[in-house]
Amino acid sequence: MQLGADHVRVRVPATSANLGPGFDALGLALAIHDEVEVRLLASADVVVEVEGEGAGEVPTGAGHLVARAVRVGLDAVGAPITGLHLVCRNVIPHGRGLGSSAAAAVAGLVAARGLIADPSALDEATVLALATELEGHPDNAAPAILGGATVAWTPDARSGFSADDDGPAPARAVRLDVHPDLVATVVIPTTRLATSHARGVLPTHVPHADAAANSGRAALLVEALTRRPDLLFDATHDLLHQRYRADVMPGTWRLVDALRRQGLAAVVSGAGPSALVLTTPSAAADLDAVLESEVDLRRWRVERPSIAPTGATVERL
Ligand SMILES: Nc1ncnc2c1ncn2[C@@H]1O[C@H](COP(=O)(O)OP(=O)(O)OP(=O)(O)O)[C@@H](O)[C@H]1O
Ligand SMILES: N[C@@H](CCO)C(=O)O
Repeated sequence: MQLGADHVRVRVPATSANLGPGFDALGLALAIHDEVEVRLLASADVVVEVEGEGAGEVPTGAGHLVARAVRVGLDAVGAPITGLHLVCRNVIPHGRGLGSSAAAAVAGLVAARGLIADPSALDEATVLALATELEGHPDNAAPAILGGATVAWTPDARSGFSADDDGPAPARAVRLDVHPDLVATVVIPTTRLATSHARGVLPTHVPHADAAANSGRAALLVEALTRRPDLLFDATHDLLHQRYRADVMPGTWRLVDALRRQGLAAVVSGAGPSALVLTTPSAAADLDAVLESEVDLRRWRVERPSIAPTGATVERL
């Protein structure tokens, strides 16, 4: 594959995964965007400038996640691997359960799409498969690519192989049109929690009754997100991951519990420690009153981004 451009700009949304019972499967795109410019260099150097979130913390060379993902994308289609100059303007907070790492992986892969002569070689399905390999699970990558809400899955994920055993099965996803009344409120703490840590505290087995109840709620959540926001409270009840993570995010656990006691559809956003509350516009006023009494604004901030209808976009410059 030849290269077709040498300078592109990508925008990619934040995402909230799980949405309660949809562990590693459901996700929602939020209109908080990172922007990355990628320019090809004649030399083999990788130079990364970072503004905003992660500045002074993330690597500024070939180990930078966006740079790695650009190269994974180019490599996947047999395009020449060149030096890169990246300018990252980051707004999505890191390590808060708002999909920053998936956004970085998707941004790099979608930048690669913009750089190659035939962008269709890195279509949405291919980008999802590659991003899932980088991330380990598809639930943030899917809405970062498709926008709206998504249901992602990996065929025969337990074995890691597809039915004909021809290698690991790529992740797949479908996009849902979110009900226009859905309002997403994120409550973001100043503290961070690495996803790897939050995954490390999960049990290897759960009671069958919990798994059964969770399946029903996850199915109901698809209906609640798309057609019946009045069902959001029941539909966001989770038994698979949140309570097992309470000890590594006690403040989040308390906040989610307090909000749910008021009948609000609060969940841990992704692997935490942010909380996500899904309401309709009329209930958002009730939520504000509860947040006023429950949230210490020295340690948390509240944002109400719109649902991002589209996922990552790339333009040639
Ligand atoms: N824009 C970025 N550029 C480079 N590295 C990033 C970027 N965003 C995230 N990372 C890397 O990923 C880490 C955060 O990933 P992690 O999976 O722990 O949290 P998250 O993606 O923000 O949350 P979650 O997966 O629960 O939604 C950062 O500490 C950083 O190393
Ligand atoms: N499903 C993932 C989302 C975080 O990337 C988890 O909860 O660990």
